[in-house]
Amino acid sequence: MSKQVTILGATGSIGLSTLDVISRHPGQFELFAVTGNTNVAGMLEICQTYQPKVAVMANADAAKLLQQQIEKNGIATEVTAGVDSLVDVASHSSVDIVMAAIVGGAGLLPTIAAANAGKRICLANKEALVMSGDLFLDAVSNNGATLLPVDSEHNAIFQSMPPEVQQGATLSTSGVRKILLTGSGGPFLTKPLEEFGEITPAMAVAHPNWDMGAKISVDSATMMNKGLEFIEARLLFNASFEQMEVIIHPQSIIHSMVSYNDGSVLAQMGQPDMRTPIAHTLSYPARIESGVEPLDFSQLADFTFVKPDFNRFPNLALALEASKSGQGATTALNASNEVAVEAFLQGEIRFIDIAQLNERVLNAHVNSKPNSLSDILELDAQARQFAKQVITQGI
Ligand SMILES: NC(=O)C1=CN([C@@H]2O[C@H](COP(=O)(O)OP(=O)(O)OC[C@H]3O[C@@H](n4cnc5c(N)ncnc54)[C@H](OP(=O)(O)O)[C@@H]3O)[C@@H](O)[C@H]2O)C=CC1
Ligand SMILES: CC(=O)[C@@H](O)[C@H](O)COP(=O)(O)O
Ligand SMILES: [Mn+2]
Repeated sequence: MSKQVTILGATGSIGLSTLDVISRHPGQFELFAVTGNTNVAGMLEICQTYQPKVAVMANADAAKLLQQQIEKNGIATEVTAGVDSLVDVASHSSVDIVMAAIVGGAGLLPTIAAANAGKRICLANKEALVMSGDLFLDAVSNNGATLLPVDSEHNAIFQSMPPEVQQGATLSTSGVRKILLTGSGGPFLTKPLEEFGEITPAMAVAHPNWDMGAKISVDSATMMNKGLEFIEARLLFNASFEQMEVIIHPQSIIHSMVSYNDGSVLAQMGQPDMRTPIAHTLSYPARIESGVEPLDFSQLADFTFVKPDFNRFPNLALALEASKSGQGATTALNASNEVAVEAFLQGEIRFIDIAQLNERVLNAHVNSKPNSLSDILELDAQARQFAKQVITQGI
């Protein structure tokens, strides 16, 4: 019987790659719902091509426009709007799999709803996990949901872990010494530091290896992406700070590794194409065709590794500090970073201001101790407000 899939964030980079994979397996997956925010043209094209049962726009005005186009084109898809609708399609009784691919904290409520409803969650939206941590993981385990990491590094780590860790065993009793979290270093790995003040949004979103949305591309350029991923990996694999190491691998061929007590290091490799981890999580434990060609090792020119430079990438240092401090720090840092990246993309602050702003917000909230979803949402809102205030007053 085919699995019913909801794609949260279908109009984005991960959403479109998911549609590509699903369309290769018509008998295996059926599209229940797709969601977007403001991109009406993108959503109309998805509805025309894939005929989902429901299309949700987070933005009500966009939903009205989509409804008009859906009627005009005689498409059978039902159009709804708002956060409650996002939650509905993530937790609907017909749905088996939820691809969580909304960018940022906006994805938290529908993803938690999917966990509470016991769904298989293919998690791309790292911000949701970073901002809610154990609360999210408890929702998964208390409701029989399955959480599979789509983020390429975490998917690679998952694939390189012994099976008992995937069932909840600890790293140390399973012979794991360390998780080696790889990162490309982004577009500014070797750029002279004195030129960082001149970095434009167009330069920052031009990732050397991956084709991604604007927010995660900027995060890769500041290496906040690796910081968020450090926090994400600690949560997903119950890893201590000391069991984690970040290593720069500019070619993005290895997607991360697990180092074992006996000296073995297991790595997952592949083309930098998200259809591989997406296909893995959709069909796990079975392997399905994803459209991605295997690596041709005879064509790989370079295969290099270097330690990260925290002076060049202060956001990475901040994220590691937040990871040590706890949930209040990671929630606040994530909120600040979302505001900072948006402000940078809008030309309101400079690239180098992102880390400065994040440091101010982190320091102001580092001792917060959120204990519930409402605490998390309140802290997230406070940190965003504070970050916006700092921008207005001058960083
Ligand atoms: N792209 C990649 O290769 C990878 C991405 N990820 C993670 O996956 C997530 C998605 O990334 P990516 O696909 O690149 O991002 P995109 O910017 O390409 O897509 C984001 C999606 O979220 C929707 N969205 C944005 N804001 C809201 C909102 N307020 N409410 C509801 N929906 C909203 C967008 O809708 P609309 O189009 O209408 O704006 C779009 O569908 C991120 O968390 C990212 O960190 C993780 C690993 C790799
Ligand atoms: C594809 C993916 O998972 C991204 O998170 C990617 O890792 C970004 O590249 P960086 O390693 O440069 O952050
Ligand atoms: Mn990643």
